[in-house]
Amino acid sequence: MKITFITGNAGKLREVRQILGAANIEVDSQELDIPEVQGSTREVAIAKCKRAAELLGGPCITEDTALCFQAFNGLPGPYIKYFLKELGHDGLNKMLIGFATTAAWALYGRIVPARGNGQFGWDPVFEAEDTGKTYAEMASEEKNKISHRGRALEKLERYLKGLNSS
Ligand SMILES: O=c1nc[nH]c2c1ncn2[C@H]1C[C@H](O)[C@@H](COP(=O)(O)OP(=O)(O)OP(=O)(O)O)O1
Ligand SMILES: [Mg+2]
Repeated sequence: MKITFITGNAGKLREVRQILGAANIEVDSQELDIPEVQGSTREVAIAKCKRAAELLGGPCITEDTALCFQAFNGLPGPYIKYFLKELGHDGLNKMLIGFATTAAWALYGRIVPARGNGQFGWDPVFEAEDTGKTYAEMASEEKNKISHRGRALEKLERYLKGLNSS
């Protein structure tokens, strides 16, 4: 089975290939510039995928990653890319300092001072719940097993295999 992943992000592509490759799904990729609308994480993700399929003229997958701070009622969410770009790891940390108590534990992890060698986005500042490690301190297999991307692609995999067998 082969699918097309529309993304301009090399880190995402690498992980998606690793995860789906293990399930025998080959990932083709194309870099298309998709304008990202404003809205909830869900709205942004749906609009992005629709537009990508229109531009491509066929089925594809896209991924929109949100990083939500509990202290900010879910923001920056889908706008994390621009926050990270303008503020960097230190800036994200400083932004949260005034909210230290409420920001301490979110659902899947917490924001900590940067640790680890990873070069991918906010991996160094995201400490995954119950592991004591940031994503950047983990081997990719370890991250993929518990990450947002790993969990989402497991669902996609099940969906695609279901389509194929009926
Ligand atoms: O596992 C991850 N670990 C660390 N950082 C991550 C991860 N996944 C996405 N990220 C970063 C990339 C971008 O700064 C933002 C999401 O923005 P997002 O629009 O989804 O990604 P993008 O524009 O880089 O690629 P795309 O062409 O697929 O839209 O969070
Ligand atoms: Mg993007």
